[in-house]
Amino acid sequence: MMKPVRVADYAELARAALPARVWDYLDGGSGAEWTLRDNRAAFERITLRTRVLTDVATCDSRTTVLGAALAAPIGVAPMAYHRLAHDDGERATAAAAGAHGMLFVVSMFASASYADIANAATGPLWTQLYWLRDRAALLDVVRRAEDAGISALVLTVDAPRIARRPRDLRNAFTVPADVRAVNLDAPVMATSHVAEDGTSAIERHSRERFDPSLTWAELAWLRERSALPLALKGILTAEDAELAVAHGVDAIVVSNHGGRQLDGVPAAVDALPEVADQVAGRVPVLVDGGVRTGADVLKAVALGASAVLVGRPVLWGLAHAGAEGAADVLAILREELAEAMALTGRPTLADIDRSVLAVPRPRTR
Ligand SMILES: Cc1cc2nc3c(=O)[nH]c(=O)nc-3n(C[C@H](O)[C@H](O)[C@H](O)COP(=O)(O)O)c2cc1C
Ligand SMILES: CC(C)CC(=O)C(=O)O
Repeated sequence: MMKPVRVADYAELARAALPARVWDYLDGGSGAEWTLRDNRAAFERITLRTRVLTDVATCDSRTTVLGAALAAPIGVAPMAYHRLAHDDGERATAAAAGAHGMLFVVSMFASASYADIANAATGPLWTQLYWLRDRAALLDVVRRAEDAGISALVLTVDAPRIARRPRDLRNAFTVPADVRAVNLDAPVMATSHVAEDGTSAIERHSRERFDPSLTWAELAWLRERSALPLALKGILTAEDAELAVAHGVDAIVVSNHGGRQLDGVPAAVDALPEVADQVAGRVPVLVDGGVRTGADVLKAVALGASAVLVGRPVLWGLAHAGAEGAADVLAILREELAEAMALTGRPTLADIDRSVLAVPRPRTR
């Protein structure tokens, strides 16, 4: 292939670079992958209204989210095991995000230590958490993150268990022995590496270790033990957004886990207005799922997002060319966002409101 010029070009490069079962784990979703497809289709249904002659000589995409100063409202979504994509793993991702003034949300299942990631980083780092049955192990991860200077916690709430993902079931997917979630103790992680026909080790492991009995009231337990800002990731309804704000959460990430949890929930960008309208600016609202172009970022901002997170494309870039590939993916998004701002006549993020959105085309599928 010629030099990649679109984020989507990196998908094919990554597929060619990775073993099929690893590609399937990164690329795949749950069930019939309807939600996975709709994350993209929903962005493609939204058309834009351009304004002209507004002086777009300088377009400014800078913003601040939970104290993190960003060159663009873009971050890397938390994803497990970046070393599945490239040996340099999360250290490469941190360097790439930092090079573009973007946020990196480190997964609880990162395959590099918080300290090593922080050493490679030049930009803001947050970390994602799952609520473990073993509270001591959960707290241990929080302390390691705090010690490394991580500046916010993102608790994922759409995964009381990891959903059935047909590709991983067919492949009996296990995490390779040399790729480890090093911020979690080995005994906590053991079963992620154990093969068993017709099962996914990740799904099995999550059933053993994640606590599905978590409720709103228990968030206080974490708040009492860490002073870091707390975001909830995986909110899709106004009701839960209101509960989140009522429980003092500092930010919300509208997400369907990249179509990897309940198949049949709406596209993330379709759920965004409901959440953003309910929150009404009380806390920042982020969104992830299907962001592949700068225009997608602009659409999300118009619908009320303070920032977007980008998942799979960063791993595509890593798989193809390590830190350089990941950085190029982010560079393309940043350049395309600047272009979309100029060509819609919106030179600042504050200018990007719903007036930039045309009435969505009727569905043709
Ligand atoms: C390979 C992979 C691993 C992921 N691991 C995590 C994780 O550890 N924690 C989490 O909260 N979300 C995880 N996610 C979900 C992402 O944070 C994000 O919601 C999703 O990938 C965004 O959609 P996109 O890939 O279409 O950009 C993972 C997603 C992928 C593709
Ligand atoms: C290790 C897994 C729990 C990571 C995850 O959230 C995912 O694969 O979607």
